[in-house]
Amino acid sequence: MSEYDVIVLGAGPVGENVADRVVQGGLTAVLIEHELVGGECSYWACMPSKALLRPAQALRAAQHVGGATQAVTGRLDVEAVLARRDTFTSNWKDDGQVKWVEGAGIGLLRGHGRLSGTKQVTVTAKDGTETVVTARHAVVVATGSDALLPPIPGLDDADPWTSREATSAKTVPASLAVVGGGVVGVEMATAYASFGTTVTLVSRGGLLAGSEPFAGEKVAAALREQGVTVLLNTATKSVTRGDDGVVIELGDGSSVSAEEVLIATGRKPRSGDIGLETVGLTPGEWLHVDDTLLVEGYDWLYAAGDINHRALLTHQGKYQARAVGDVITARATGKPVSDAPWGTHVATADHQAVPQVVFSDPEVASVGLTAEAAKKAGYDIRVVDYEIGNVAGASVYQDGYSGTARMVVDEKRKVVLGVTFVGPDVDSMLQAATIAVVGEVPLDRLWHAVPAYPTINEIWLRLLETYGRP
Ligand SMILES: Cc1cc2nc3c(=O)[nH]c(=O)nc-3n(C[C@H](O)[C@H](O)[C@H](O)COP(=O)(O)OP(=O)(O)OC[C@H]3O[C@@H](n4cnc5c(N)ncnc54)[C@H](O)[C@@H]3O)c2cc1C
Ligand SMILES: NC(=O)c1ccc[n+]([C@@H]2O[C@H](COP(=O)([O-])OP(=O)(O)OC[C@H]3O[C@@H](n4cnc5c(N)ncnc54)[C@H](O)[C@@H]3O)[C@@H](O)[C@H]2O)c1
Repeated sequence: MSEYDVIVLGAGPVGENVADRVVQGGLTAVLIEHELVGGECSYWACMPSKALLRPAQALRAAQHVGGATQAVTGRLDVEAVLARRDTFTSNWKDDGQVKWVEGAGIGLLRGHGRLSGTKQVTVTAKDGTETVVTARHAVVVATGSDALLPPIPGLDDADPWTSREATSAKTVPASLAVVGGGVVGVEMATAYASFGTTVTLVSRGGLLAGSEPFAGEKVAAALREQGVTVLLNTATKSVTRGDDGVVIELGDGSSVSAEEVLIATGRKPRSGDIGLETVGLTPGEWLHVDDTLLVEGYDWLYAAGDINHRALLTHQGKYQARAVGDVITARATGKPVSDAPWGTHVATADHQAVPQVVFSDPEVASVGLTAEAAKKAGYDIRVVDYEIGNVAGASVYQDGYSGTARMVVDEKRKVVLGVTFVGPDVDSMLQAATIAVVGEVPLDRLWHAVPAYPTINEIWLRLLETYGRP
């Protein structure tokens, strides 16, 4: 049996950062990983998906600037795109990340980890060998999430793609049906359409639910322009695989045929087989935590990243990792704990200041509350919209730039509660919005944050002018 100060179950981006943080704080830590060190994000999610999307985005950008348009006459080289993607996943090998773990002074145990009692984890290696590790101070569950396959008749036998197959495909199908109108569905429809695949996107509602409504509407219109058949408010009744691919029966009685079907209908917690029952928790559920990421009812068990279902995003999970790593260190060494909102040891931003970029074309970059969410939360709000294309910087940036910005203002405090930008390359403007939301910067002070001319950031000035000087 071996003992560490902290055991971290799962070496995804979140687990890695927790372990790094506690080791930097002077504690010992071991990471337990049964697949690839680096997790979903590195090999089947963020990195490969963005690598699949970026070349078409670069091509489209050049195609929309007169002068460059004339120079760019070729099509996307799909083989080269896939080859570049493979470099980002290190061909699904984790040697580089293992080297980093070792260099950071973190222990690594390969195998499937299961809680086997208070502050104890049993790791089963591939050859069946069991190792029991105990923690002096804390166990952090950072096991992430898996693709959720809904109970659609025939689906289990139809060999569907999940985000894993979509991000790691070695060849591109001639046709692809995508079920699900969330972030994965939209991004993968965008990527595969750019590869020349005939894509049909089936969504039971609109696209990008939870975002400002104009985001989903603009992305749906753009996908259609890119040749995607977008079927909204459409149920998926059954999926059947035959010799020629899959047939998807839709709610209106029609059907879609495709070589492959990607199911992008959300995530489920990776907690079904991690020994939760040995400590009094229910297997297969998300782990509920307080703002220091401590699992409710425990003083030694923490959960960070996707598994706590607060915000299923790498950057937000890594933010939690910094808070949880530091709070474990503080509690272990008897240092003061700073757990008031926005303190050192809490993940306050998870509640109302989560930034996200959907890498569709146009991009959707958002932070904070949408108008609907703000109203639901009881705020007295004013919504300010502005067409980004009317900003000088945008018109220079791209011919016929089209995009929309929305700022949601808390009328009582005169601060920004949320911002959404939809348009080409709006991701680079998101951090300013995040700072405005997290900093609760009063609008009259924002007037002094002068955007450089002529950049698209001048949208801030237009939003403030439209609101009027408070
Ligand atoms: C297609 C796709 C694209 C995405 N794109 C983005 C993006 O652009 N930006 C963004 O911020 N987020 C993105 N996300 C979300 C992001 O991937 C997740 O939020 C992130 O990976 C969560 O990190 P994590 O460390 O919590 O979990 P994971 O990355 O899932 O890591 C968990 C690790 O734990 C290991 N593990 C699990 N159980 C055990 C066990 N019992 N024993 C040992 N090891 C175990 C797993 O093997 C894995 O390595 C995307 C998701 C998908 C599906
Ligand atoms: N760029 C990014 O930041 C990025 C990219 C990809 C994924 N992610 C993260 O990964 C997570 C998973 O993404 P996702 O797109 O799988 O989930 P999601 O929750 O964003 O979207 C799921 C979609 O599936 C639909 N759906 C659910 N059940 C269904 C059913 N039975 N039949 C038909 N449709 C159904 C929902 O209505 C929704 O449109 C997200 O929470 C997101 O934060 C982030």
